[in-house]
Amino acid sequence: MTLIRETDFITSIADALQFISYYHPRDYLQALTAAYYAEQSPAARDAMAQILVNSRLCAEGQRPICQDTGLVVVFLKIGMNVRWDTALSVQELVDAGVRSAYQHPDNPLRASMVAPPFGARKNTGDNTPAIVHVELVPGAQVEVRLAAKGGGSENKAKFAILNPSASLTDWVLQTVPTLGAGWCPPGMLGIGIGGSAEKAMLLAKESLLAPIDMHELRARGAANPTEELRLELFDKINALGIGAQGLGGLTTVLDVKILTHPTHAASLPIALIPNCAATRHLEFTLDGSGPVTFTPPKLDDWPRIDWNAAAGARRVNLDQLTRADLATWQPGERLLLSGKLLTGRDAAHQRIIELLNRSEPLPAGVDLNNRFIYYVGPVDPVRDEIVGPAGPTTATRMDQFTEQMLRDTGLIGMIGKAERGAIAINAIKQHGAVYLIAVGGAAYLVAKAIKASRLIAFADLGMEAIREFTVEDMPVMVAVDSHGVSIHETGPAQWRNYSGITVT
Ligand SMILES: O=C(O)C[C@H](O)C(=O)O
Repeated sequence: MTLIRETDFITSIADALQFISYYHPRDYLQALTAAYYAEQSPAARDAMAQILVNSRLCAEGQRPICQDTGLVVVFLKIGMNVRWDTALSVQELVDAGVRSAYQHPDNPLRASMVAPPFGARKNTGDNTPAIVHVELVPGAQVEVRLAAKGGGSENKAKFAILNPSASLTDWVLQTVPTLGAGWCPPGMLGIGIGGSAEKAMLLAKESLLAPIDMHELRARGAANPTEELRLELFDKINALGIGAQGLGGLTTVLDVKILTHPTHAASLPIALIPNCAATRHLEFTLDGSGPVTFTPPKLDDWPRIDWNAAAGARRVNLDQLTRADLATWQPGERLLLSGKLLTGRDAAHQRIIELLNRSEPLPAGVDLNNRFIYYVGPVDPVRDEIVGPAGPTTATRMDQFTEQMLRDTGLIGMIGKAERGAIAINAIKQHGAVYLIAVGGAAYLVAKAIKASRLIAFADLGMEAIREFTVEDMPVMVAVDSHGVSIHETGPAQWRNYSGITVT
């Protein structure tokens, strides 16, 4: 009988979450580096370079890879010969570890959980509760597999129950383009096939906890139908041309993972969950001998990428912009922004729209006239930082507000990540505005360009409050120009089937 002490379990969970907040797994780094060197699309290559440079900065500085430090998901296998030295439930133990990790004084992580999930949606303040899955197994150990899953990629989860005769490949190839770029490719796709509705979803999520081994699988060849399907999907998904950040390119997925389970004769359930560039997961075992310690990787594991933000980029002074200037910007053009902008994402937009609808004034300082808004919820700063990691959030969620924001506030541009839908693109075109993207997954790199930060409004929203940032040479790209041309449409169309593999 093994005794698992409360503090050993909590400390191990907390340390693991800290560890994965700033160290990318080695397998991810290797796969992304190989994809970077193979990439032909300049826009996608630039995005991958930023993700790799960001990754090294985070490893060196021990600060989060992404401002979205994730929803904590834990899979536990608890040996039936384990006894616990605690009065807490397993959920409470995990949550204590999450609380301790997310409130770490040297590396505080962003609290993203809100409760209840609809209505007030108040931030719980410490990123609890975690999502915990427990399995009782023979043995006297506790196996822990945990992940910090980004909200943007979680939002793109899909599920269907197909006819038993349907083609799984067709469903995946029809579904992946509908995910857009909000899941921050390149990353992994987790696929669960079989079981029941909830089992397929769990399998998809669990499959993402395995290391990337597509290269090894290709080298040794498929040993079973599941591996054959992995290889087929990997090639065909990449042939779709979606590319890094949806900009068009050769690599959309670094691996495709599949787990299966027997299912009912009438059914073929399939679940698909993408994992973003901020791939964060770890597994460890508690055997009663104390907390687990995690060995830091060698910095040599990180490639030295020669990325020059200024090469070929247009410098823009945000404080002296006119709509005529915006009209000269080309889709795909790289810009370095300097000057002042305001921040605001989901909750702040909702409040602004409610005020506008009631014809009430916006809070003092929320003057968007001739300004850009940056869709961001940053991590809190530590030491001499102005702001913690501060990468973009998915702009598509703000599409519904765009027309009114442009019409009623004098806003001239937006910065976020991923594609805009037709409703937002039409509004951008109609108002001669623009939409720019920063790289999702390069949050610490982006934060280095923020030279001052001032809280302006809605402090109760925490990371979702409105701030004024003063930026210097913030790297962005024109994603929708003032004529409504979107790089997320032209890019993937250009790179589709480029590899020689044809997807119809
Ligand atoms: O919450 C965020 O900061 C980003 C979110 O994960 C997203 O990808 O939209």
